[in-house]
Amino acid sequence: MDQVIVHVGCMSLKDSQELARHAAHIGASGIAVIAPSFFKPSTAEVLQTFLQEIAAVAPTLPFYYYHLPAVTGVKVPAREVLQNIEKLIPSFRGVKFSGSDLLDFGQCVSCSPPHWSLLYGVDEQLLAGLVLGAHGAVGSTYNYLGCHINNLISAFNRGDLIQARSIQFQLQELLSYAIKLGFDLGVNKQLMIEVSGLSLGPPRLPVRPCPHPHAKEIAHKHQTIFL
Ligand SMILES: CC(=O)N[C@@H]([C@@H](O)[C@H](O)[C@H](O)CO)[C@@H](O)CC(=O)C(=O)O
Repeated sequence: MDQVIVHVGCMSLKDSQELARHAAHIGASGIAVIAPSFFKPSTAEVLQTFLQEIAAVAPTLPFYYYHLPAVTGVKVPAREVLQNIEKLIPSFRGVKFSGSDLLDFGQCVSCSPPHWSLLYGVDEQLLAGLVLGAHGAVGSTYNYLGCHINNLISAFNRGDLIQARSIQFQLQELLSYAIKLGFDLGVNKQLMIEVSGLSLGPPRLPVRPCPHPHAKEIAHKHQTIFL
């Protein structure tokens, strides 16, 4: 792996700082930080300050804000977090945007300087993210669909929207089938195991392990769609 970005976001600022220092110490390529979800930041300003205090202990590492509103419950639009952020965090280099609000995403792209990376994280709508200017993608299904998604991105880059759309529709078909069976982290991990053939063990609590028949059904669906 050429580049490893270590996620260091925690509920506690001090824990995040400790992990950020450790990431710098072990030579990580960058750090990413999610908003804390127990005591939630209520404004963009306080979230910026939280991120700033973490970035400050590892100032040489490129810093990415990880925007995942459906999981954190933090409602602050990402575009507000980006306002003047480089004055507070000189190492700021981009966002992993895992929200489905394309207005917010578009505004993040349009306010970004060229040296930032806007990475889109809703796998089932990646093509929409690319159209709006995403520079790349980070998503859970890419653990086992990476080569197809690379093909989608290549097709998009050469202007072949028909091919890009066809791959996006394949991913949507797999995910909507999985969602009907109860797609969650446990199912996703099991799918990764089935597709890769690697023994990755069960998920950690409180994530439930996937019911075995569901994993088999989804893996079969994956084969019929992609192989
Ligand atoms: C809410 C959520 O889990 N989003 C995923 C997506 O990859 C998501 O699993 C995928 O789009 C299917 O809905 C990622 O953006 C985030 C993620 O995988 C993670 O941080 O673990």
